Amino acid sequence: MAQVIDGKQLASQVLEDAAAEVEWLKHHFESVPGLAVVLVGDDAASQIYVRNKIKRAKEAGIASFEHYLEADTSQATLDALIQELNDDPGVHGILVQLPLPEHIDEARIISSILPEKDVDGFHPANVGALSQGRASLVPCTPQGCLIMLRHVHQDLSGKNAVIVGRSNIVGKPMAALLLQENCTVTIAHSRTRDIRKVCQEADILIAATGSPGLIQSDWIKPEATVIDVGINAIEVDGQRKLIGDVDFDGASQVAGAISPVPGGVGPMTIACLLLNTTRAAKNQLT
Ligand SMILES: Nc1nc(=O)c2c([nH]1)NC[C@@H]1CN(c3ccc(C(=O)N[C@@H](CCC(=O)O)C(=O)O)cc3)C=[N+]21
Repeated sequence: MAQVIDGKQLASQVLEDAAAEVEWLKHHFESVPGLAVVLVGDDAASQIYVRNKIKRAKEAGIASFEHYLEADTSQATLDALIQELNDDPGVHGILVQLPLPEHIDEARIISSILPEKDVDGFHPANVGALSQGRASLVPCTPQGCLIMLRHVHQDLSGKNAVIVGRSNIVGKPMAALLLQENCTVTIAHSRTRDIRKVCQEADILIAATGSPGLIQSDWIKPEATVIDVGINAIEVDGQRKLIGDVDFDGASQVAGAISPVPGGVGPMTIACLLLNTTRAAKNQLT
């Protein structure tokens, strides 16, 4: 049986680090890190995530500013809110929950956030910095995955890492981080030929497809480390249930280590968001 990587436990350690940073900022600079969270529309899952983020922020001593906007909010109104948050010295981090409604230009909103307040790491300036291996605000989910991998492996150098999924928020930044760790990185996706065979070569397999249970035990190299980024809500007997992109029961018979869903990458993502917020606040000290 594979080692199960406990995301909740690791996340609580990261949250402790964030809380210690907050204390340091308060004590030495009388600065309280502030995180603004913007949610447009009333998607139920998004509301759960946003509530979790705010709860954890409070626990870490971070001030949170919540902005809930109607689904039919105009681009101009959202633009104006971002400007206001950019100009607010008490706000060190801005998170605009994605996806945004169809009529909003997502790329324009992301680009309008000050890069130093972009705690998601999605601004082109931060994406460019990560791609060039310069220090920056790194997207929270890949950062959390890397902490999980480092928990299992002292050295990732030379390992074959296969990332399934090529999104801007997980797949691509994950590839950049693993390249920095000297992995041999492959990004597989929906058009990849014989994707199962590609995955079978992976010492490290990152599943970020949004396709529930796609990855089966026979895709996995014996003793590989599997990180499941998928968080898919399905209904079983009228009950909401979360499952990952990996068939956990099968995969854990083959893998050396595996992260579960829930209790894996999700809590790590939130913890890294708060760590990014304290980093952003530190960088904004005048
Ligand atoms: N700008 C932006 N940044 C994000 O980081 C972002 C986003 N938009 N949009 C949506 C996704 C999704 N996401 C999750 C974070 C934590 C859990 C999480 O904590 N999940 C718990 C379970 C929570 C539950 O019961 O639903 C777990 O996996 O154990 C899930 C999902 C962040 N996202």
